[in-house]
Amino acid sequence: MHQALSIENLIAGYGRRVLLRNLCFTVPEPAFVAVIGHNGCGKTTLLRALTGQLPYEGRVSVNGQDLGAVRRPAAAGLLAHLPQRASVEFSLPVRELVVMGRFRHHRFLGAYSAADYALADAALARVGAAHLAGRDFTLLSGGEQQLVWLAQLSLQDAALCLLDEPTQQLDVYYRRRVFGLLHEWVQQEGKTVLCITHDLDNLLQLPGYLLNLSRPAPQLQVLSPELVATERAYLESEASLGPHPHA
Ligand SMILES: Nc1ncnc2c1ncn2[C@@H]1O[C@H](COP(=O)(O)OP(=O)(O)OP(=O)(O)O)[C@@H](O)[C@H]1O
Repeated sequence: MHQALSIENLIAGYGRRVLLRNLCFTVPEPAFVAVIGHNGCGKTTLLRALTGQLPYEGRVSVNGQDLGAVRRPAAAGLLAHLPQRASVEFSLPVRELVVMGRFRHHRFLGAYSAADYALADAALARVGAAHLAGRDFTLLSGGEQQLVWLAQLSLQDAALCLLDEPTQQLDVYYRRRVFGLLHEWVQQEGKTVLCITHDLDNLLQLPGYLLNLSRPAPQLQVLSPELVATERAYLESEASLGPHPHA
């Protein structure tokens, strides 16, 4: 059995500004991993490297497959990515946007089938957004749009889901609901979820791991209420901010 995610000596940054130095961690089995840290510590940079948008040194493998050697990891079902800001330039019914999550199962130029649309509707219902199916996506609120993207991502069937602050614009009810949903993806669908978040309160009751990228040598730790309290205290302390190791 391959490890769900393995990161070996990952180095990435922008020119001489190195943000990730020899990052090493292994997620042995499908799991939820919360990535936390101060603004600007390199959380999004990590996702950019994993999605091939930023060159990196080191080795990343998903279910035993070397990510650097796969030309189109999304098309291969290895990873799916929800960036912090995603936009759609033209009017589009929500259902049409969600069904696009089925792109891997879709024939070139063929229409999506009734079964694809049924899956899209079910995905919308799971995020609590069934009522949005017929609405124009571009006219939704920021939080509503976030729920729709999550529904689309859930249809992508990827081994590794990378999410950049998916609950950022959500109200307290939907925040909790989305963390519950991510946990279900792990438990019921065997996905590994790497989720950047500042929402430490919602991590208290979740099983999984925590990676604090503000630590000088970040390591994967098993999530627990005690760990969240320790890492919160660390992030709140002036000492953790400076002198900034990356400046
Ligand atoms: N293209 C770029 N060129 C140079 N520096 C960049 C570039 N993109 C980002 N940075 C810098 O790299 C640092 C890390 O950015 P990153 O987006 O990874 O932070 P983050 O941890 O995700 O922060 P936040 O919590 O605010 O989203 C920031 O200081 C940012 O200004």
